[in-house]
Amino acid sequence: MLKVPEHQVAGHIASDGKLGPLVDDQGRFFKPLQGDSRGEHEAKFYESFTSNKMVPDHIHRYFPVYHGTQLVEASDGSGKLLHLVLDDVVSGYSNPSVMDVKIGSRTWYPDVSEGYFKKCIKKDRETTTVSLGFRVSGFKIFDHQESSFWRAEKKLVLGYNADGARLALRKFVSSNSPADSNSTPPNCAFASEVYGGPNGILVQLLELKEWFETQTLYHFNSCSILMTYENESILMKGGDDDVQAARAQVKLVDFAHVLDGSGVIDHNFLGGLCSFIKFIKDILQSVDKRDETETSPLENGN
Ligand SMILES: O=P(O)(O)O[C@@H]1[C@@H](OP(=O)(O)O)[C@H](OP(=O)(O)O)[C@H](O)[C@H](OP(=O)(O)O)[C@H]1OP(=O)(O)O
Ligand SMILES: Nc1ncnc2c1ncn2[C@@H]1O[C@H](COP(=O)(O)OP(=O)(O)O)[C@@H](O)[C@H]1O
Repeated sequence: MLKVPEHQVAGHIASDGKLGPLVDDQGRFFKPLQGDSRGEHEAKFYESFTSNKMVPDHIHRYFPVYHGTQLVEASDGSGKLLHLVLDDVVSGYSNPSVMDVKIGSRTWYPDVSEGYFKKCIKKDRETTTVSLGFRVSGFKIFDHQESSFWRAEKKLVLGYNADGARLALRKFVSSNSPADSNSTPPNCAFASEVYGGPNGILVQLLELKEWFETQTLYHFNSCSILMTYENESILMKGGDDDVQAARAQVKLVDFAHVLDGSGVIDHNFLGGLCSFIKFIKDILQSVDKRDETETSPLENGN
């Protein structure tokens, strides 16, 4: 039985009879092929990428596993429709906190229609895409105090400036109630476990960056980084040694606009990724500094 994904944070959502992705209970994510060429384009990308031996294995694991396409009942009630069948990258988590960040300082690319170009450039200018080289597209946090999910409002998210994006990235890894962040600043309690550590988000982003510094196979226009972690397991185990408790995960999603790299570096994605990494590093540094100041001389052994 297919159902609407509980943890989707951006993109087309299958609600109110609209077309959107579905999930099964076996850990599969079904993304409908959109009516124009986008769907087919994304399927072609997955076919090419999955069998591309020039892409190293350690990079393949940043992409959802592709299981081909399948005809299933569409969420909008229009009947059977071809869907991409992918691994549901959040299915292994009980209460995942998830954020979608669209990378690049532009989402349009050469040879798109005038209409599409205008639509993209408007959104790119109104969001932090142009100014920062990335924009937060959506996120949800598991609020362990309330035992429920808190979801950022799409309109507010798309209105973030640089400070808004920074605040969202801090909030994403905080243990104080997300709904209160206007009065209480995010405490970044999970930053070291989620963003930092040997298996954290930063290490994964740096590994991706290393590949993007040389890869000329694909240009990842309008593609997103999907970050996931589990805050409950950090809280249950506690302590700084539990670097793996967070199960921090980086995946790339949305390949409807990927182009052949034609031997040229994907500087749009690479530049955006570097900018995003700087934001994550800054948060980690600010947390380290705070921890140093908060450690009393007695605890320091002085
Ligand atoms: O439908 P909208 O206006 O929400 O725009 C979608 C975007 O949502 P946004 O408002 O930027 O969060 C959406 O962005 P996210 O996936 O939410 O980051 C996509 O860009 C989508 O286009 P495509 O399916 O990738 O070709 C966009 O869909 P299209 O409008 O291009 O169909
Ligand atoms: N393989 C996947 N597993 C789990 N969730 C996914 C997967 N792919 C996408 N999603 C969720 O769906 C959202 C939209 O995906 P995306 O591919 O960008 O769709 P669209 O083309 O509608 O923008 C993402 O932000 C994420 O929450």
